[in-house]
Amino acid sequence: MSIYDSLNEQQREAVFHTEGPLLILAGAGSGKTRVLTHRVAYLIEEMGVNPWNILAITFTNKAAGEMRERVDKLVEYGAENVWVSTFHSLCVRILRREIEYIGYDRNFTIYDADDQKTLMKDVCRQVGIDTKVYKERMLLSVISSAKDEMLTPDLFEKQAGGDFNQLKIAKVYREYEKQLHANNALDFDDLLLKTVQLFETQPEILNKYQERFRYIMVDEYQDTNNVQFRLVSLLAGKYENLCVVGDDDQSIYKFRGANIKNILNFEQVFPNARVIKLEQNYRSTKTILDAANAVIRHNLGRKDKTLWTENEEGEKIHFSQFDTAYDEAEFVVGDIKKRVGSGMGTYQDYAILYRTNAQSRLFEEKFVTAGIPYKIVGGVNFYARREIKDLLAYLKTIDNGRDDLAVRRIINVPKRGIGLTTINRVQESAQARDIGFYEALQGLDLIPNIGRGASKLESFVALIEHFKLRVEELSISDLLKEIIEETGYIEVLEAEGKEEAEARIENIDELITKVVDYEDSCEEEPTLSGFLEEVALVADLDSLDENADYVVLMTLHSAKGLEFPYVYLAGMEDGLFPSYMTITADSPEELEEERRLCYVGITRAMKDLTMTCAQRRMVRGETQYNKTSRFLKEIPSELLSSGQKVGLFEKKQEEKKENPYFQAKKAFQAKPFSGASSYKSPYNSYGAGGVGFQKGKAFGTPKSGGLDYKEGDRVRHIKFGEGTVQSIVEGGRDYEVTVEFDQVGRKKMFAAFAKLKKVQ
Ligand SMILES: Nc1ncnc2c1ncn2[C@@H]1O[C@H](COP(=O)(O)OP(=O)(O)OP(=O)(O)O)[C@@H](O)[C@H]1O
Ligand SMILES: [Mg+2]
Repeated sequence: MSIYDSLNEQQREAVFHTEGPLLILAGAGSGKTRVLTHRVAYLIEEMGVNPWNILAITFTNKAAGEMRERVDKLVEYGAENVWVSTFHSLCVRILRREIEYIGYDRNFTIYDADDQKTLMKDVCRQVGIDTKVYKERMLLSVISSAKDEMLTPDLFEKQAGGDFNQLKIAKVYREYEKQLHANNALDFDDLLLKTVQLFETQPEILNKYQERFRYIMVDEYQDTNNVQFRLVSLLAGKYENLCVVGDDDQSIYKFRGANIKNILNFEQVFPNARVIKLEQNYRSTKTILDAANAVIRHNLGRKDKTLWTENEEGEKIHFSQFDTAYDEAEFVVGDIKKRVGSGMGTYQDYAILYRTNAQSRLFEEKFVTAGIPYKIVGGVNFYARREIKDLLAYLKTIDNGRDDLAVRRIINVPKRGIGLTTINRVQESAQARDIGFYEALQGLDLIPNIGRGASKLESFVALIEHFKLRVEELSISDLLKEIIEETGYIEVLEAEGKEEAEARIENIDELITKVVDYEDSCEEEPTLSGFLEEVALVADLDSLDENADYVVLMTLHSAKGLEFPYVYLAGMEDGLFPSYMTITADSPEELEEERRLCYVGITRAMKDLTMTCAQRRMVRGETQYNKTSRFLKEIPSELLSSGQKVGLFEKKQEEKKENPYFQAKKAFQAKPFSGASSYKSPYNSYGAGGVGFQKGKAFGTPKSGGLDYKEGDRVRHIKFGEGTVQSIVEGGRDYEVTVEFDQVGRKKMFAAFAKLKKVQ
C-alpha cells in the first residue's frame, strides 16, 4: 500500500496534477495541507523531481515547522533540500544572496519598529514636518500600505495628484527610502518589495530562481497580500507549476492587507488553471461541522461550499455562560483537569482559544494554581510580556527599590537618554560599596565619572520618589494609571505600530483589571507589597517544562491550520467576539471577517467543542456587561447541549434597563471619563461600550446625601486639583456636580464618583 492510498479521489487528483497551475479551494479540515505535503513526496519519490527544485510557502513559522516535519516523515531521502519557509524568510534568503544587484550590501540590516521610528523622527526633521500634525506612527503606516501596494515614492507622488497632504507624505516617503538606503537597511515590508523589485529589474536573476523553484506550493493562500501575490506570480512565471491551497472562508488577515481577491481571481491570472474542490472533512464530528457551516452561512460575500463528513455525530457542543470571566476560567481549567483525570486524552489534546491576547491572564493563573502545565502558542505568557514586566518593574521599584533588575529594567524605559555606560558606572559603584542599585542612584555625587548622565539619573530618581509619595494617596490601580500616564508609556507603544500597540494596550488594561481584582478581593487592607506578592504566586514562569504534556492557549488568529481533539472557545460575547469596534463600526465587511475567525475557531476542534462566555467581565478594572455572542446564536440550538441558556442573560438585561439606578449609571458611563485618572486606553474596544459602570467603592453608594460642599465652595479632586463648585444638580440617583478646576477647567461629574473634598 502506498501513502497515496490514504487520500480520497479529489485529493489524489490534486497530488498527481503536478504540471501547470492548480488551485485547491476547500473548506477547513478537508486535507489541503495534507495534499501539499503528499504532493511534495509525490514529486520527489514518483516524479523524480530534485528536492532542491521545490518551494513550499506557509504563513507562520509554526506552520512551516509542522510542514517540514510532515515532509520529513513522508520523504525518505533529500527532504532537507526542499525549501519550506514563510514569505519573509524566503525573501531574506534570496536577498542575502542577490541584493547587490539592486544597490545594497549583502549584510543589510533589517529595521524593527523601534529603528523605523527613530529613522522617521530624523526624516521628519530633515523634511521640516511637524510630528505633532503628522504623527510618525501614521506616516509609517501609510508607507507600509504603499509598499504593500508596490507604490514607489514616485508612483505615490503621482497618485497624490494635487493633494497637499499626500504630497507631503510622498516627500517623507522619498526621504525615508533615501535614508534606509544610505544605512543599508530594509524595513519589514521591504523584504518582500525589494525581492519583487530585484526580480522585476534583473531578468537573469529572476530566471535563475524560476529555474530553481520549478515547483511552488503556497498554503493558506487566502491570506496573501498584493506584494506576496506578485512575488509568487513572478517566481512561477516560467513553468507555472504553482499549486495554491486556501479557503476563502478562512481569510482573517484583511487588516494586514490580505487580499481575498488573490484566491477568487486566481483563474483569471492563470487562465489554464485547474481548480479542485475538496468537500470531505476528516477532522471534525458532524455536530462540529454543522455548527461551523451554520455560522459561516451568514456571510454574504462567499463562494458557497458544502462540507460534509463521514465522521460520527459526536457530542453536542457544550455551552456555558458564567457570572464572571473569573468563573469562566475556573470552569474551563477544572473541566480539562476532570476530563484528563477520567482518561479523556492528555493535556496536549486540549486547546483554549480566545479573541484577544489579554484573555490569557485569568486562564494562566488558574493553570498555575491547579498545577496543570500550559503553553501560550504564538505569544508569551502574560506576566512575561514586555509591557507587563515593565509596569511591574515600576511597581517593584516604587515598593522598595531593592530589586536591582527591576530598577535597571525601567531606568531607560520609556527612553530618557540614559545610556548603558552610565548604567554600568552606577552598577559598578553600587557593587564596590555593596549597596543596591537604586541606593547608588540616590547618591550620585559619590559615583566617579558620572558626568553628563547625572541630571537624567536625578530626574529618574525624582520620578520614582514622586510615585512613592503617591502610594499613600492613591489606590494601587490609580497609581498604576498614573505611572502609565506620567511616563508616556502608551504613546511609546503606539509609535511602534498600531496592531502591536493594540494588543499591548489590551494587556495593560488587563493588568489594571488584575489590580482592581486584587483590591476588591483582598481581605485585609490592599497594599502594593501585597499585590506584588500575589502576582509572584500566580506568575510562575519557570514551572513549564518545554517537553511536558501541556494545554495550549492561543488567539484565534494563531490557531489557523491547527487541530485539537478538545477545543474551548472562550469569551463568546458580543463586544469581545465580535469585538466592540466591529459592532459599532457598522461595517458588514468587518463583521464578516470576525465571523470567518469564528469559523476558523470552531473548525479547529476534532472531537469536542465547548463554548463559554461570561455575563460580567472586568476590562481596565471596570465591569462590563456583554450579551452572548451573535455567532453563538447562529448555531442551531439542537446542536448545543444547553441551548436554553442562550438568551437568558438578555432577559436579565431587559429587566435591568427598567431599573432607574441602572440608568443613572449608564448615563454616567456615556460621559467623558472623569475618574481619578485621565488615562483612557485609546484602543480599548469595550471601555466606552455597552452598559459598564465604574467599579469601586463608590458603586452602591446611595444618593450622596452627605455632601459637605455647596455651590461656590472651594473643593479638591484627587486628580484635577482644586476648583470652585459651579452647580449641584439632582440627577436620577445621584447629584451631578459641575466644578471649574483651576488647572483643567470645567468638569461635570457624579458626586459619588468625584469624591470631592471641601477645602477648608
Ligand atoms: N484522506 C484522508 N484520510 C484520512 N485523514 C485525512 C484525509 N485527509 C485529511 N485527513 C486528516 O484530516 C485532518 C485535516 O487535514 P488538513 O490539516 O490537511 O486540513 P486543511 O484543509 O489543511 O485544514 P485547514 O483549513 O484547517 O488548514 C488532518 O488530521 C488530516 O490528517
Ligand atoms: Mg491547512
